[in-house]
Amino acid sequence: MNKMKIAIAGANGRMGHILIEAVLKADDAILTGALDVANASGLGNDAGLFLGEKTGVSIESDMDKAFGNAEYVIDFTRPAGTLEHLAYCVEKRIKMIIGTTGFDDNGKKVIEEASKIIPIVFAPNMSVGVNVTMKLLEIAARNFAEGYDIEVIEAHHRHKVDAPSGTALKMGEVIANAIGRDLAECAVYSREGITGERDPSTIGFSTIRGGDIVGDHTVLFAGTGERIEITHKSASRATYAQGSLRAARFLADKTNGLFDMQDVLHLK
Ligand SMILES: NC(=O)C1=CN([C@@H]2O[C@H](COP(=O)(O)OP(=O)(O)OC[C@H]3O[C@@H](n4cnc5c(N)ncnc54)[C@H](OP(=O)(O)O)[C@@H]3O)[C@@H](O)[C@H]2O)C=CC1
Ligand SMILES: O=C(O)C1=N[C@H](C(=O)O)C[C@H](O)C1
Repeated sequence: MNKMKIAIAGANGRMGHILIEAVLKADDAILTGALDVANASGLGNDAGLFLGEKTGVSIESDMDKAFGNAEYVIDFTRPAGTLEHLAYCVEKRIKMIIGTTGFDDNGKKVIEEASKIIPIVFAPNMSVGVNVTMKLLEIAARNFAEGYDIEVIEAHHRHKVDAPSGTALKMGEVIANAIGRDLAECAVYSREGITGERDPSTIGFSTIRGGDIVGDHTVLFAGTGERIEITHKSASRATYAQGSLRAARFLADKTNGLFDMQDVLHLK
């Protein structure tokens, strides 16, 4: 069997560690490289050191060294870093799985352009549970479009740097599309002071940051006399890593194109 040759960007990160562990455990994948930023601690160390394992792959800050032997780069870093890695992958025709969140519209456009040349899975949440939840939200939103106020509430660990989460924004987008609203026009990201009564056409977002919460998302449909809550809670980052490996397998026979986890999981 030809094993997938995978390099991990953001090797020292929370997702970097869990991805390295998942690649090392997978029967159909081999770790060929690990990248982190130039001033990162642990550069030159074995990528499996945190597991007490010797992999023979060291953590590098040079993309030629880290990505040179890879067919796939899995990237969970920061938008600026991902876009640098993307340019390299386009040049070398390496397939990408992008889990990084917090891109602006321009960053998303760059990814879309790149996908004309290389195949990319780009998704704010790689877990099966969240992606099935998106389908439940579509059904719920169609039935609660009138008479129900829609609020997206998310909670994450104290280290998260972007808000609302990429998943919460995606949930808002899925709901808005299902009921014919434009999220850019109807999203309310903060409330303070004398806000006036709630505009029923809006979709509200609330963000909680604290402790080691892996990732909780709730969509509340608040009606008169009843309310419906659809909640997903992550207890482990392993689900994101397993989803990323499924995404890599999905890309095996693709030469270009932009895909998300709904494509990978055949939920479209
Ligand atoms: N799609 C999904 O399923 C999921 C997405 N995410 C997203 O993945 C991203 C990473 O999350 P997490 O692992 O928790 O974050 P961490 O901060 O733990 O890890 C990020 C890693 O990327 C490195 N990094 C930071 N800036 C750059 C840069 N400019 N260029 C290259 N590398 C950089 C960091 O290096 P250093 O520490 O040295 O700065 C670190 O190794 C976030 O955007 C998060 O929202 C997270 C979980 C699931
Ligand atoms: O930063 C995180 O941790 C997570 N980020 C993703 C997001 O922004 O939606 C996915 C998950 O919720 C964990």
